[in-house]
Amino acid sequence: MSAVEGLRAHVVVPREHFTVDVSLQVQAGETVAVMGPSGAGKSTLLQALAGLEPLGGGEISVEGRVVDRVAKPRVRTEPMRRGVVLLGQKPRLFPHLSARENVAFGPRAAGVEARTARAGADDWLARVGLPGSGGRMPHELSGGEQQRVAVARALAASPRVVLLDEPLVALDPETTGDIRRMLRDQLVSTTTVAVTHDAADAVALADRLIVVEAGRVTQEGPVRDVLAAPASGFVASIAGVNRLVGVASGGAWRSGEVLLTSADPASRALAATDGAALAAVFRPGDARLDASGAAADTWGAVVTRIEPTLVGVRVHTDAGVVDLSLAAARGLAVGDRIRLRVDPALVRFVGVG
Ligand SMILES: Nc1ncnc2c1ncn2[C@@H]1O[C@H](COP(=O)(O)OP(=O)(O)OP(=O)(O)O)[C@@H](O)[C@H]1O
Repeated sequence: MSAVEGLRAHVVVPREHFTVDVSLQVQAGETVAVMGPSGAGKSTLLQALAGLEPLGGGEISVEGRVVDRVAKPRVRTEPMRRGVVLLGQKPRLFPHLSARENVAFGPRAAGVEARTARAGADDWLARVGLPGSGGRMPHELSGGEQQRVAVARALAASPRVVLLDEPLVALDPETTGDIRRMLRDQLVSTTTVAVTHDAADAVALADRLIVVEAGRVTQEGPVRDVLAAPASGFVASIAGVNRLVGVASGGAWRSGEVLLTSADPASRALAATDGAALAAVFRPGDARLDASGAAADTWGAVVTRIEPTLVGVRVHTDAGVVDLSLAAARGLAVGDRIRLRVDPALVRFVGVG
């Protein structure tokens, strides 16, 4: 059975410092997470998909129907008629409409009869944890309640595609947990593109991850695969792993005098082309202080920062981050020159674009 296409887009939008130029395909019912540094163009991408930002180039199709195209014949379906809803950081309710009228707005615009739309809105408000609140005005609701209404409004419109631009970021942790669970339940079979800053969110919510940096896709794939093989410093930072860049040398990783090996056959194969740029990836918890004096799999580093963790300390150096027990880190200070070791069984090599 071939996968049904939910959303296909090539979005080109010029910005001050770069042009956002991103292609993505999302299968019907699939959730794709989008992550990237601040200002990378994630919000611009979602705004364009929702029809709130004109395309400078490219094309957007929803379930096979073109809703936006710059080339002739030009297509520009208005936002309300795309079958796409955007749920952003702010609820942006219509201030002069009650919660019920806000939620009923989409169905009404789609031609649903007023009484049916209002009854449907009350059902949705109950589903988002606000039963009996239909008559309340936005200014009578807390921020969390307003965001629940925004979720109800988005989903009541029976969207073909849901775009999430960190809708939970401004909420208190308790409300966040509630709405996250609710969204997850509601969106299980809905085509979804979710911008998030949280790799745990991406793992929990999404099938695939697309990384956008400076307006371009720099890496994409199944979420765990991307996080396990970070192609950039940004991805390494969200995955919480070390990514040291060196070159391939005799099946190992080299940077100056430092030689790291890997027990992983795929990594060794990747390191077979001498001189190719290569990153060594390992978790901070997998490196140790070394006193053996061995040359291979050890390296010298200068401590730049020490921070407490729940179980010990995290030591930042000019050549990687290492998690140590309090006992192992006793007496360590910023500026100290230390030697680190990592077990080849715990090191993966990753190609560098
Ligand atoms: N309306 C606009 N006109 C011109 N440039 C803009 C506009 N909005 C944003 N930008 C710029 O476009 C770039 C991408 O911004 P965008 O908000 O899409 O990034 P982002 O990845 O969503 O960032 P964040 O995670 O901080 O929200 C930034 O350099 C930003 O300054």
